Amino acid sequence: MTIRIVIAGPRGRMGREAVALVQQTDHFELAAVIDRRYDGQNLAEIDGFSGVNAPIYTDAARCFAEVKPDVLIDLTTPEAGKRHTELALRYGVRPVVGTTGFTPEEIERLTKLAEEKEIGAIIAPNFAVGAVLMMKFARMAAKYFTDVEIIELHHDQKLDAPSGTALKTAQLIAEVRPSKKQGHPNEKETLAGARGAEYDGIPIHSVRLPGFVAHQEVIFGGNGQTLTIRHDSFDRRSFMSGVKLAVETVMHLHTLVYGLEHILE
Ligand SMILES: NC(=O)C1=CN([C@@H]2O[C@H](COP(=O)(O)OP(=O)(O)OC[C@H]3O[C@@H](n4cnc5c(N)ncnc54)[C@H](O)[C@@H]3O)[C@@H](O)[C@H]2O)C=CC1
Ligand SMILES: O=C(O)C1=N[C@H](C(=O)O)C[C@H](O)C1
Repeated sequence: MTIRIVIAGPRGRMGREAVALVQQTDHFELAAVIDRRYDGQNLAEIDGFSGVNAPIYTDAARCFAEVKPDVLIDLTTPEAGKRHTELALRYGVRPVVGTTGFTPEEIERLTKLAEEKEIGAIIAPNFAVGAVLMMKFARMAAKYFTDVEIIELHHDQKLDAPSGTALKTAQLIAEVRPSKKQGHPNEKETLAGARGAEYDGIPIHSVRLPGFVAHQEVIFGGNGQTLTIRHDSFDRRSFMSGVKLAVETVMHLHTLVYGLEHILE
């Protein structure tokens, strides 16, 4: 069966890779794209997309109503991603969302909407298999090491901090370790922010520099030892096998799944 897909954000760093993935996959069809510009034109007319036939919409609701795709792949911005995901669910289109910057409350609200509509949805802060394993290993290690800090390193064009991956890693660790305040009880920041942000007592440090793509270290500390779990994405193609799996899987779901770890065998 051919899966008819709409991509939101096709001209972005991730969107371009997703367009290539859909073009290369026999059972995927690019039904349309949602962009901020070029309404009514065809993607084939845009620089760098020669031969890629897909109508461009700037209005997501009109796109879903007219094109009636099976799946939306959203790779945009936190604000647009939330709007597109909600609209997709309302129009019966299954969202596969790579866009990050959703709060736990927003994910909960979208989960309820998906259940109400009895439609599948996947929100995955990281589609790279190695990153999913890093998160799983971190959750395993947290049973044995209760002191942990997360350092995530990304390119300097990233809009959200901390990264969706860092937040998800902290949530997975918080599921298995008792909440605790780390460091010295009397520690004091002499420069605000020196100890990073905190999720359930877990410090998260965000580095933004040109040269990076997407990287994360989870550092555990214990008596006389540390354990570092690190993942590096050097190329955005690292995310595409996860996007493909998510598109195929979302067709069989009736609820929202948050995190690729729930669908990886
Ligand atoms: N889940 C994962 O594995 C990954 C997720 N990401 C996330 O994906 C998102 C996109 O990342 P990048 O491609 O690096 O960003 P980017 O800035 O290169 O691309 C975003 C694209 O979205 C478009 N856009 C913005 N508002 C729009 C709207 N209202 N309608 C349609 N298009 C709109 C922009 O024009 C731009 O082309 C970010 O939230 C990022 O954190 C990035 C890499 C991996
Ligand atoms: O913006 C990015 O680039 C990435 N965003 C995701 C995140 O916030 O975790 C995934 C990956 O780290 C790349």
